[in-house]
Amino acid sequence: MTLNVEAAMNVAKVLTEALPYIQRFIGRTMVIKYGGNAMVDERLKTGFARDVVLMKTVGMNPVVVHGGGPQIGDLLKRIGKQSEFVQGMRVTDRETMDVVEMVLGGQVNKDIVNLINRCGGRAVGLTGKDGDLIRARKMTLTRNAPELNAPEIIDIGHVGEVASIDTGVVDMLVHGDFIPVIAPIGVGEDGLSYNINADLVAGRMAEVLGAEKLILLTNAPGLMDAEGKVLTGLSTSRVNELIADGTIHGGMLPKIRCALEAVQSGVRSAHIIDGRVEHSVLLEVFTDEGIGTLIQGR
Ligand SMILES: Nc1ncnc2c1ncn2[C@@H]1O[C@H](COP(=O)(O)OP(=O)(O)O)[C@@H](O)[C@H]1O
Ligand SMILES: CC(=O)N[C@@H](CCC(=O)OP(=O)(O)O)C(=O)O
Repeated sequence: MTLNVEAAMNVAKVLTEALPYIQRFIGRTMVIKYGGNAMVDERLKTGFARDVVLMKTVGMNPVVVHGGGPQIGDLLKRIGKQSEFVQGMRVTDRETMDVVEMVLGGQVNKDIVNLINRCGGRAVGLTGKDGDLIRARKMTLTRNAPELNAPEIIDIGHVGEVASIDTGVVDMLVHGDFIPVIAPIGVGEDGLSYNINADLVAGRMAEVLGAEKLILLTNAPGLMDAEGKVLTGLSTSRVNELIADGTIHGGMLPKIRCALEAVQSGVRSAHIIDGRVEHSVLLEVFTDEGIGTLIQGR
């Protein structure tokens, strides 16, 4: 009996703690990037979907941008194709682009849409081609080549960066009470498909939608220092130091860069949180402590 009262008091505490956040964030847009590494198992995925539906139910406007890097890697492996990454970007030839489009636009996108709908939400899946949502331009990378006396340009194929976003279709869905679920595929001026890192799409989406928060779910507790301590409240100069000394590398690079860019362009805050923790989105949005790494605009 005592235990039940205690449990009930805990529930009441959590609910009252959530109240000011519900009030503050009503009508605000929350862009949530769901990384492929955070889509670990069915329980976690359902927890994520429930969090998104809860946000919508209490009046926020969640917009999901998803990745699916490991899932693309799995299918490439099955067809006997090796994945290669340069500066965190997947080298994407024509055949790889076909796989990216099948996995992101097909399998992963529809899986998330279905999960959200099974939890009582109304989700609609899009790629950047729908409603001309994401216009891409080819990304060119460079690397230092002292022997050439100039930076060497590296061609990584059908990899894009965001040229522009037309939010028309997203606005229409949000106002119709749907939850948009966006796969990071853009279309170039040449009419071709481009594979875009999902963090880059999420960051720009948050900017153009004037989002309150950009929440990036990944498979680490946040941005960590060399000792594994989660860092938070970082300045741009501290982030640049951590990039220069190699503490931030690989997949964390685009994440942190787009988080910084987003807050410098008006998004109130960006959060890098652990998608392997059940209900991590709710813990971030509805509790005083929040979780993970917080990056705020000045
Ligand atoms: N300083 C850092 N702190 C945390 N993770 C880091 C850091 N530097 C590099 N990483 C790597 O970045 C990974 C997250 O990026 P990525 O694998 O692209 O995930 P996602 O699929 O969620 O986008 C982490 O699993 C970790 O291996
Ligand atoms: C150019 C590039 O690298 N695109 C990514 C797109 C998917 C993605 O970003 O997925 P995660 O968020 O799960 O890493 C890729 O092909 O893996």
